Amino acid sequence: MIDLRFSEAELAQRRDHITAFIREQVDAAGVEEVVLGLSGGIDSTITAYLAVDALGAENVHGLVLPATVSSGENMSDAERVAQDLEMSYDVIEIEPIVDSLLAAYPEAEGDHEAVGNARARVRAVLNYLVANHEGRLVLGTGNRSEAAVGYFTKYGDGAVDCHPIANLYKAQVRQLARYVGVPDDLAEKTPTAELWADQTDEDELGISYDTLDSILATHIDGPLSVAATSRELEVEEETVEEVREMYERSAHKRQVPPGPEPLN
Ligand SMILES: Nc1ncnc2c1ncn2[C@@H]1O[C@H](COP(=O)(O)OP(=O)(O)OC[C@H]2O[C@@H]([n+]3cccc(C(=O)O)c3)[C@H](O)[C@@H]2O)[C@@H](O)[C@H]1O
Ligand SMILES: Nc1ncnc2c1ncn2[C@@H]1O[C@H](COP(=O)(O)OP(=O)(O)OP(=O)(O)O)[C@@H](O)[C@H]1O
Ligand SMILES: [Mg+2]
Repeated sequence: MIDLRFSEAELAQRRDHITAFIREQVDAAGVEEVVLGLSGGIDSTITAYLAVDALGAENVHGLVLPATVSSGENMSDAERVAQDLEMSYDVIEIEPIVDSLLAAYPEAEGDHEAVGNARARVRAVLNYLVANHEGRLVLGTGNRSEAAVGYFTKYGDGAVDCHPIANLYKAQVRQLARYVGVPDDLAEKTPTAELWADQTDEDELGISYDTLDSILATHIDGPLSVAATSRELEVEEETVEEVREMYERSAHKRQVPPGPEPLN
């Protein structure tokens, strides 16, 4: 695998680049404050740390949005992040909202993927309810590894105003997180979307983040062919092809929805 870690100087540069980006986004929108979902996972945790660095704790609001499938540990970690950063937050249980969707459309009951994605979309609705009401931007938490393979819910956790950590591979998220002061136990947590019980990213994706990050950096975002990537990383060509397929299949999630060409 390739070593994607930053040097000390690069860590400081990355932090400054992202905090400047957050300030620019807020300024350009003519607002002062942001809101983001806090899951207790590393992506939302680092984004909260960087947002507080950029804007001050008084301008960052967290939403902790437990579902029945959320672990108590993750939800208490999410609250710990907000408390450690001295930012305001609300805890809102989302399952009654999800239940009302299923009461309206019971056909989806038991379809854990459809219902899981609905959980992510209910969270997006709540983020925007707060953003509209309080004049805030919604901060996204998507990183490069997830975005490249479409590992997010379209118009769920993907429905945000900007993604400050969009350029970081997962390993780099962990490294920068420690650098900006995220406690080790949070930086080292097993990534999970928690859209259904016992879900983990690596199980569902069928690949470890270390391998995924290396293939993305070498082949999808880098210059090497499938065969050269396979040799360079000592992974099967089939694995590189699978990542390429996930990347291509999810292109629609990274684009503005298209319409027909205009006719004169
Ligand atoms: N070619 C195409 N062109 C245009 N649109 C296309 C399309 N193919 C599907 N679609 C549309 O996209 C929909 C499928 O996309 P989507 O609804 O996102 O659903 P889908 O990609 O099937 O599922 C979301 C995936 O992201 C994972 N996830 C979600 C949320 C958070 C996290 C996390 O890491 O925390 C991970 C989740 O576990 C699952 O694996 C289809 O129902 C269809 O409406
Ligand atoms: N229970 C939750 N409460 C509030 N927001 C949530 C919750 N679950 C998910 N989210 C939002 O959806 C985003 C996407 O989830 P994702 O799992 O990719 O990130 P994460 O939990 O921060 O980190 P990791 O990928 O390591 O688990 C989160 O960063 C967070 O903003
Ligand atoms: Mg998570």
